Amino acid sequence: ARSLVQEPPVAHATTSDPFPFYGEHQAGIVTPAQDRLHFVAFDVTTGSRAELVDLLQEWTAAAARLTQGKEAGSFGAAGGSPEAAPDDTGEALGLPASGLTLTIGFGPSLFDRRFGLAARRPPALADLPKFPGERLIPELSGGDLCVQACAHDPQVAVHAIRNLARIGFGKVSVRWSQLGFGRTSSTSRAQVTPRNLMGFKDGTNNMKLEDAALLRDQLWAAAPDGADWMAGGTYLVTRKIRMTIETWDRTSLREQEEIFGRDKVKGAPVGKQNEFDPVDLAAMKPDAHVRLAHPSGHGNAHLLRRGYNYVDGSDGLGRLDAGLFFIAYQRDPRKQFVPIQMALARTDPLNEYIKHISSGLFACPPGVRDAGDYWGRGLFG
Ligand SMILES: C=CC1=C(C)c2cc3[nH]c(cc4nc(cc5[nH]c(cc1n2)c(C)c5CCC(=O)O)C(CCC(=O)O)=C4C)c(C)c3C=C
Ligand SMILES: [Fe+2]
Repeated sequence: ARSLVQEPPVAHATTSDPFPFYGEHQAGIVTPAQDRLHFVAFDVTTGSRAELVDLLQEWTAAAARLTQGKEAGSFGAAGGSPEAAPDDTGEALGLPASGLTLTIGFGPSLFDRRFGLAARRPPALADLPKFPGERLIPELSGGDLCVQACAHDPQVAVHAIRNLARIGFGKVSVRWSQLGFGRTSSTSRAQVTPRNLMGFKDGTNNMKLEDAALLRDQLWAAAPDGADWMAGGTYLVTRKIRMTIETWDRTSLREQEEIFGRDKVKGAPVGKQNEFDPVDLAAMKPDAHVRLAHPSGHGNAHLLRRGYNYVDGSDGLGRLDAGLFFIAYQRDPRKQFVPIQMALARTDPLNEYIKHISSGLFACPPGVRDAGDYWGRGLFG
């Protein structure tokens, strides 16, 4: 049996290896971004705090198994009583762990009056402001809880979310969920930078797992931040950003490159030769995306971006319903996502081609230490 003790994450050479579930931090954050996503937001439907805690314990046990390539429950798809519903749905039988990670987050609405958690709401989990131009769809936004499932195989990611939803029957209901194919970020220097649906390399100047000092400073929450139960955790912002791809596809290459401030093929910054050459902001247009988002304009604020391309078919008008499911982890969205997005929302010429249609904000607690621990113990315990 493989050890469940957390080792430093490394970029995996094979697609079948499991990532450790137990550790100081949750997996699925600095873990080298896998290629597939199923992200789900739940509303809690039980009013009982005890039932919610039971569910978090059951979910944790299932997640520890699923991420190691096992079935969700100990009987499995066919090992229990034929008179009972199986404790695994079966569609991942025979598939390896496929690098599955499951990462939980708690939304601001969980800290309302229902569960007695109002006083424990972290200051950094402050509601996001309205941003100019956004068109958020309420039913596709928010949520009391979220789970991000990432894997190399979409069947494995979907299987995990489906089984967590099955286990949660009667206590939670799915509010919205999103499939993503194709990562749009690297979270390790060992990974090749992927491309987003606009055809550009995305994730070049991302925070990476090798940046230990930066991660301590900008990713992981600490007790003095105002919520001791969040020490070792982090805050997640999701934005579903639809692209008007057909309009983009009729835009000249020069304009496309000026909008981002990088070259399309190599990803090199304006005026430079290679992808990882340092950016010369002064050489870019004042409103280039990279220039507007750069840490130097926001008190050295970084994000750990971990988004995915999505295509939800087409929209009935002949247009692809496609874009970027943006995911960013950070120590404090008030100092990181919010000022960066405010600058982008105000002046980024990319706005002609994109629309933010969904938003999520979640506090992701620290990692589960061992089999006696569970997701959110510090909050409820
Ligand atoms: C609020 C944060 C950001 C949103 C929303 C966002 C949307 C968005 N970005 C791209 C494509 C690229 N972004 C790139 C860089 C980049 N973007 C952000 C932040 C947001 N982007 C940051 C902080 C950075 C890094 C800036 C820097 O320090 O250089 C790039 C360049 C390559 C890279 O470094 O990743 C691309 C390409 C799209 C298509 C998009 C919305 C659909
Ligand atoms: Fe960006």
